[in-house]
Amino acid sequence: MSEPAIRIRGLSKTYGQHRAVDGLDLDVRCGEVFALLGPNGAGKTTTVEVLEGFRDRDAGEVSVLGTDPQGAPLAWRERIGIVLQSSGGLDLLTPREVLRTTARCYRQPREVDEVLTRTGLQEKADERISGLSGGQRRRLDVALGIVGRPELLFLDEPTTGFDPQARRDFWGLIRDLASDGTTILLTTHYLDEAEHLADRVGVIAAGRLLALDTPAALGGRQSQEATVSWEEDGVRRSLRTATPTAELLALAARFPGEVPELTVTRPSLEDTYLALIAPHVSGESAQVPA
Ligand SMILES: Nc1ncnc2c1ncn2[C@@H]1O[C@H](COP(=O)(O)OP(=O)(O)OP(=O)(O)O)[C@@H](O)[C@H]1O
Repeated sequence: MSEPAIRIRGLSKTYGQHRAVDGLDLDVRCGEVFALLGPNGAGKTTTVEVLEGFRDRDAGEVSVLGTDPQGAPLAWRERIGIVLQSSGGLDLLTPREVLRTTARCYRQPREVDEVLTRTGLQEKADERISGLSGGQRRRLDVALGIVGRPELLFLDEPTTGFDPQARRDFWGLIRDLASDGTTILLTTHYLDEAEHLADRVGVIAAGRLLALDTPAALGGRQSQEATVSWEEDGVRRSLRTATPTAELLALAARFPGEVPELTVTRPSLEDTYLALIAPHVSGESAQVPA
């Protein structure tokens, strides 16, 4: 198997007495879309900032595209793209101007017009950034992250503030980038986003990895009981079962035609995620022992 794009072993980071990341081990494979999930304060941004080389770690080994990000050379920085939680400034310039200027910093940038089109900013390309809506500014953040043609793209809560259509468009862009071979590490609080985009998800809380799997299999979702629901005599009925097909056959035999309001559901990614983090949401990150 090839070297992972990101390799983390025993990563720890403490702010004062506050342990934000607590012995994290994680690999992100080359070419995969990986979603890092976790409640507020779980340590996602701290982890991503260490990987981006913006934050020094206290302990552990980290390799990003084969290089330790702590003190990595400029040539390494050119191979990664970063979309932070929020960026600002540059209000008097236009998206085209900032993209052109940023593109000049890279050896093999994408065409600025291609990036404007892919991020849905063509119509705003020559307007001042101060006149863009919140969602359009976020698209510009994404555009700036991909203009350098990165091998590895970090996206920190990329679709916050997007309307539903813009989110769908963005998901299409991420899938395109992934099929071009870009490795993508994304943090998000939207479970549907992780389900749509991620090959694998990692759930962290209090700086520790709680679960790691495909969205479909996380927390044993595939093998959990299904809920079969229907309406009978004007009353909503439901039962949980490990054999939903047998229940459907029994219902089909009881009703002459369609079974009224029939649904079969399994725990959603959100149900599974909430169950995983439940023991961790009331407490904050671990305190460093005295
Ligand atoms: N610069 C800092 N100084 C002190 N404490 C910090 C600093 N940055 C983060 N923390 C603390 O470290 C913990 C982890 O923060 P982090 O931003 O990594 O979490 P997160 O998972 O990204 O949260 P969110 O989902 O809210 O963005 C939090 O308790 C936070 O308050």
